[in-house]
Amino acid sequence: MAFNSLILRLELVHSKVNFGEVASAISRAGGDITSIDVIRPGQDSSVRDITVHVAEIAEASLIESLKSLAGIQLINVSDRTFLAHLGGKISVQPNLPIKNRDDLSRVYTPGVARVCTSIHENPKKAYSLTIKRNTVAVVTDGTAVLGLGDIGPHAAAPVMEGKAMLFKQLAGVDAFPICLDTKDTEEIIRTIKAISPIFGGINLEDISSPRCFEIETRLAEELDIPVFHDDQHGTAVVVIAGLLNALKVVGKRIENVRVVVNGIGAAGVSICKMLLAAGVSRLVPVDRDGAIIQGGTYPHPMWQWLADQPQVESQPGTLKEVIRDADVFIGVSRANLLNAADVQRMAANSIVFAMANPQPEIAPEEAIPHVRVFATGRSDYPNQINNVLVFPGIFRGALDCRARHINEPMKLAAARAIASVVSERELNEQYIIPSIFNEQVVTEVRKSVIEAAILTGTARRIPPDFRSSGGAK
Ligand SMILES: NC(=O)c1ccc[n+]([C@@H]2O[C@H](COP(=O)([O-])OP(=O)(O)OC[C@H]3O[C@@H](n4cnc5c(N)ncnc54)[C@H](O)[C@@H]3O)[C@@H](O)[C@H]2O)c1
Ligand SMILES: O=C(O)C[C@H](O)C(=O)O
Ligand SMILES: [Mg+2]
Repeated sequence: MAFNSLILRLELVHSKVNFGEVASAISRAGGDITSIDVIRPGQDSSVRDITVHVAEIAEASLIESLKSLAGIQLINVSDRTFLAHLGGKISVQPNLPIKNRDDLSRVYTPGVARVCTSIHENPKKAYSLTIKRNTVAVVTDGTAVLGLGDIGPHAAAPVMEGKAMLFKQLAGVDAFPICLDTKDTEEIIRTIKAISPIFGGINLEDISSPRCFEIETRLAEELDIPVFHDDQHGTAVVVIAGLLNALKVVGKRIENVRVVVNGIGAAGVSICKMLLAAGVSRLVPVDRDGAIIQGGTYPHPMWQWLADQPQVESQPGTLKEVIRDADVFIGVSRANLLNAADVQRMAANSIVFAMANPQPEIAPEEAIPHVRVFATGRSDYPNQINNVLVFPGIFRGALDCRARHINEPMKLAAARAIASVVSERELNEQYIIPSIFNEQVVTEVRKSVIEAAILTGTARRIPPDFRSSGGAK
C-alpha cells in the first residue's frame, strides 16, 4: 500500500473544538500524526501544521472528516513530496569564489584563454582542466518514464533530477539532467553526440524500446566516452545481484531454475541476456501477447534474438499460464498483472521480483504470503531491487579509470560486487540485496568495475589506488 506524508494547516476555534478531537478524527480516518507545529498561537483560535502519514487511498476521506468537524478551518494541505520538488532538486555551484579582479582574471578572461589554448593543443587535457572527468549527462526523451510510459520531456525531469541527486550523494558524480524534445532516433543520436564534449559519460534513461537499443549501440560505437542505458543494464545488473543471493536463500542453482521475465522492453531484454550469460537454461520471456517462444518469428529484433536462443522455451502461453511451475518471476512491465492465485501456482520456494515502478506487477501484501523471496523496485518494502544500486558505482568506476566502454565483464563484476555486500551470515528472505545507503555498495562496485575495465583493456587510466598493488587498496 502506498503512503503519503501530508501537512495539514488547520485553524482551530477553541470554543468549538479541542486538539484532542482533531487528533482522534485523524486517527479514526487511518492517519498517523508524526509532528505538530504551532504556527500562530492565540486565546480564541490557533493555527497549526499537523504532519500526517496516511495511506494514499485514505487521504480524501481523512480530509473530508476534518472539514466536517465544527470549529475547524482547513487552510491548506501540502504534500511533502511536492514540497521537496519546489524549484527543482539540484543546482550548479562554483568550486571557488570570485572575490576580486585578480580572481576574475584567473577564472575568466584573460587567464582562462591560456587554459583554452592548452586544451586546444592537447584535447586530453579536458579531463584535467574541465568538469569532464566527473560529469555525466542523464539523457531522456521522456518516452518510458518509470512505468508511466510516454509522458514527455518536461514531465520526465523530476526523475532525471532525482537520478542526478543520487549520482552526487552516493558517488560524488556531477550529473546533469537533459530532457530532449524529440523521439527521432537519428536526432537523439545527433544531439547527444553534439553535447558530449563536456561530459565524461552518458547515462541514457527512460527511452522506450526498441529505439533505446539502436540509440545506445550507435552512441557506444561513435563516442569515446562510456554510454550506458540504465534501464537496460543497470536493471539487469541489480537483478542478477538479487537473484544470485535469492537462489542461495532458497537453495536452488541458476542452471536448474525456470525463469519467467515479463515485459521484454529495455529492462527485460537486457535482463534476459544477462540471465543467459549467467547460466539460466530455461527462460520464458513474456510480453503483452504472451510468451516469446523459441522458433517464433517476431518483428522486434531483440525478441527475434531471444526466439533464436536454445534456452528459451518453445511452449506458447499467456503470463498466467506460463507462470505455473516457474521458480523465478521477474517483472519489468507494468502494475497489477498478477494475483495471489497466480503466484501460488509457481514452484515451491518461489522467487518474485515485481519491479515495475511505481506500482509493482503484484501488490506486496498479496504476494508475500505465497512466495519465499519477494522484492520490488520501491524503497518502502524490504529487498529494493532498483538500478540505483548500480549506476552510481558503475559510473564512479568508469570515470575514475576513464573507461571507453562499460562492457559485459564490467557489468558482471558489478553484479557480483553488489551481491557480495550481503554476507552469507546476513542473507535471508528479507535481505537479499544491500540498502542503497550501505556505503560499501559504491566502493565495492567501483573497485570491481575498475578491475574488470583494466583486465579487458578498456581503461585508459589506472587510478592512484590501483597503481602500486595491482588492485584497489
Ligand atoms: N526497479 C528498477 O530498477 C527498474 C529499472 C528499470 C525499469 N523498471 C520498471 O520496469 C518497467 C519497464 O521499464 P522499461 O524501461 O523496460 O520500459 P519499456 O517501455 O522499454 O518496456 C516495457 C515492456 O513491457 C511490456 N508490457 C506492457 N504491458 C505488458 C503486459 N501487460 N504484459 C507483458 N508485458 C507488458 C511492453 O510491451 C514493453 O515491451 C517500468 O515499470 C519501469 O519502472 C524498474
Ligand atoms: O527510476 C527508478 O526508480 C528505476 C528505473 O530507472 C525505472 O525506470 O523505473
Ligand atoms: Mg528508468
